[in-house]
Amino acid sequence: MLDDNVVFEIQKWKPSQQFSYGTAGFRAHANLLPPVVFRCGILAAARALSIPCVCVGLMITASHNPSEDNGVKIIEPDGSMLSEKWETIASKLVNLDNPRQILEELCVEEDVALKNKSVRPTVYVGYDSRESSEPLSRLAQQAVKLMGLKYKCFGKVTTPQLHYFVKVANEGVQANKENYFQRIAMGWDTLSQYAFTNTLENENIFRIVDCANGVGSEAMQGLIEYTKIKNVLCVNTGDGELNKHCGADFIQKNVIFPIISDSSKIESIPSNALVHFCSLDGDADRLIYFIAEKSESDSWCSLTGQRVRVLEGDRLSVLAALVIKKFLDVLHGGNLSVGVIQTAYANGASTAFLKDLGEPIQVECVSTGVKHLERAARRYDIGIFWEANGHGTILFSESAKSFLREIIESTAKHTKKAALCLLALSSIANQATGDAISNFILAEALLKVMGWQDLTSWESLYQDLPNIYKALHVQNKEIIQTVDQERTVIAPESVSRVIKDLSESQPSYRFLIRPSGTENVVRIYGEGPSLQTLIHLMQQIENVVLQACGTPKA
Ligand SMILES: CC(=O)N[C@H]1[C@@H](OP(=O)(O)O)O[C@H](CO)[C@@H](O)[C@@H]1O
Repeated sequence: MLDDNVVFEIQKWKPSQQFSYGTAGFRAHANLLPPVVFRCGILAAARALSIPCVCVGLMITASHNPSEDNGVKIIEPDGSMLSEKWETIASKLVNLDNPRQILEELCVEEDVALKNKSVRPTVYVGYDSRESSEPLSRLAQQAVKLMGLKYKCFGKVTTPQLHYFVKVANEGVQANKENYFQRIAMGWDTLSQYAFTNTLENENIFRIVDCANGVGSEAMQGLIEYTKIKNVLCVNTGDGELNKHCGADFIQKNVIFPIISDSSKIESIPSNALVHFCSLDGDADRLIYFIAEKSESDSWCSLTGQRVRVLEGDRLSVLAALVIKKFLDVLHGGNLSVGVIQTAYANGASTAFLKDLGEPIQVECVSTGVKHLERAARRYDIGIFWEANGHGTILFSESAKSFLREIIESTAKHTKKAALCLLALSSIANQATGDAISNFILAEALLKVMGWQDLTSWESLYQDLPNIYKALHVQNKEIIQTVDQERTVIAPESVSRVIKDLSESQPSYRFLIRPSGTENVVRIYGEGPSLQTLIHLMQQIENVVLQACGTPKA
């Protein structure tokens, strides 16, 4: 039976508008969120009670959104994102005037014993660096308590750290930052012992990490301390505004050099240094590398706003696939299946490159949204997934890890080394979700395994096809309907006809038109051999989309 007091309390927290739980959880201006977060606290507790588990997670963040926004996401006991079934429940629970009915249904259907369950799971809570985050997290904690459960607050953490904590706690391992960093450092040490082509740290490489003025800057300090990686300079560590003209999403979408609020930290880098530039996003789940060139007399900050060459998430997939194939070739494959999962935003040149790698690499395209990539990746022994925006990881199945351990225990020296190195990759790569902090070490390690000191070796593996991406603000994005992993528009007729005609008359170009799942925009993307032609074709697409969906009222 539901406690009347619980229902009464929940009813008091009613959002002023409708919300929908998507890949990014609930996200909006922070002022709108207190009721949403309170009800999410109830939801997290209900989820924890509905399955045998040690804990579930609740993270307060709006990732790469502006600092005045915020959001809330629930993490499943295995460290993955909330299941689709519970996404629907989340939307209902948050929006209903009277949530009694849905809570009663949960009690029955999901066997939520609410206050009567004997084993009490815990809700792990974390939050990012936004001003509104800590107060919002307190509301969530209050709601968890109301449901009769305990919470454990980790304070400021990155989203992937909280995913990791939830996963390992449910596996019986102590969840804390020390353990998180130790695992990464262990993998880095193994690779440096067995796989780095140049074991001496090249003093001439400088790694500059733009932390987007977010929670990732603290995590980067931990990473540097535990791995002892040299020459890492963190900028945008909190002096400037969160995600404003900096960070992974800004770089990937605008392809320009960020504002660096504390550029004095990097001005003394020797002019002949090889620089690896990369950006985290606000909650450190995305990582984007980029190449910026300057003359000797220029200062780094003079590059702000200048075009850079971005190495999108696809490049991380390619680098990972190359190295994994190299190690697996030593083991003669071992019948392990290796999948690389992309979305339709992956540059066609990366897809072609990956397909050319051949056995055992298989390439798959799924719908946008990291949950789709993650689920597909889990179907392989080794699943490599990255979105173009820099969110991704490498997942190793339990059977792949057991296979590697057997080799380590029983075989000759060179195969043993290859197996140790693959296991090291599984120790670095976050096995719960895409993680910019561990991916930074992963990328640096993979580059060292390939023997590449300069990012241009990585860049020159293939040339990206010219492409154009735009987010169109419209009145009604929902009238755009797609099939085939969003690659074909089926409605409205006018848009689908224009795309069909263009694709027929220009077969070497492809277009992706879809309503965003997280913002009120229609995203249009096109790629093909000539930028000039593409500009012209994309203009036609933009016109027909705006006509069909309506331009927003001023
Ligand atoms: C083009 C793009 O970057 N889309 C992003 C964005 O989704 P949209 O549905 O496109 O708004 O946010 C998702 C959640 O963070 C992320 O998974 C996805 O890749």
